[in-house]
Amino acid sequence: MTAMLEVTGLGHTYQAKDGAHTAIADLSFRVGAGELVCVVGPSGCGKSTLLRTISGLIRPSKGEITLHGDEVRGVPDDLAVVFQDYSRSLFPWLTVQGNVEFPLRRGLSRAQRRTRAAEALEWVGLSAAARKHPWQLSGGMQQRVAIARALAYRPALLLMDEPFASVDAQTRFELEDLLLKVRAEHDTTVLVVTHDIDESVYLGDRVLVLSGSPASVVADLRVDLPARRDQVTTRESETFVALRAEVARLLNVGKPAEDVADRRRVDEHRVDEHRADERRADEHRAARWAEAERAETERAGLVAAHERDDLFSR
Ligand SMILES: Nc1ncnc2c1ncn2[C@@H]1O[C@H](COP(=O)(O)OP(=O)(O)OP(=O)(O)O)[C@@H](O)[C@H]1O
Repeated sequence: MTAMLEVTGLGHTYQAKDGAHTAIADLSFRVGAGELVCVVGPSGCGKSTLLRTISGLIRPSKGEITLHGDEVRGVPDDLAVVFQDYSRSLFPWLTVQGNVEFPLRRGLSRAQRRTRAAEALEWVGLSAAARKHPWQLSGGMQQRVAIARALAYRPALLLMDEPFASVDAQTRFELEDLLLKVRAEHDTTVLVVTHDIDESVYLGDRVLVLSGSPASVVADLRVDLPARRDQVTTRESETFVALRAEVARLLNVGKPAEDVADRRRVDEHRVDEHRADERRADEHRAARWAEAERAETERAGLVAAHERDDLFSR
């Protein structure tokens, strides 16, 4: 299978006020085109840092990341990210349709944007909600909108950071099945970070188990379950039960809780880091928006100029 994503010898050290902190030691793995790979690891081990480096939001201290052969330097155009916090990633002043169309403003005509958004909303079962605003929808529906928005963009790689962590258990199951359906129908390459061991086995073709901080790959497990999965029978199957036990064993689940002061330090960094990420993602979005606006104004100006010339030459 051709590698869509290749991470080689990746390491990242943050320079903080209280000294340097190595979040990722040495990570290497590949994700083939059309694969769905889940990443699990202890809290604070560097999963978000990994996603940030892949999405080009931060430059790793060492190693290399390539997306279909090209080194990632800055946010790649053919990559979409779905974050956990749907309520903050959708624009409340835009309709569902407007939110899904938003990242398509660059390079696509209005009609193409409409078609793509309508298609993506149909994939996630939200055609009827196209004219509503995000705040008129349930949490699960809002996360479907976030997924539709990512899919409408037709990314080569879809990154998902704890995408179903903020919804109730039943909605989580529905969204997991939705992801499997969409992925099977559209052959999308997906990398999902999750804290949920069962979810990693249920969704993945492979589960990448990371060590505690600084992260390295402890195991790269192939999930030998049929492609068609079912929330009841799959989870009861021997293979599923054995795999989830293996992942739990590798994660050393049940070990004594880490030192409280250490935990607090991790949490403080995380709050700062998430704020910075959101700001950067916003800036990136705003820059694209401004560029699209500029292009559209220019285009409108050109059309007007042509029309004027036409008029004068008649
Ligand atoms: N800006 C920063 N400066 C210093 N250290 C940081 C910074 N951001 C993150 N860290 C540290 O790097 C390590 C990895 O953080 P990261 O958020 O990537 O972990 P994570 O696995 O995603 O955590 P969780 O599973 O709890 O979401 C943690 O020890 C964290 O405290």
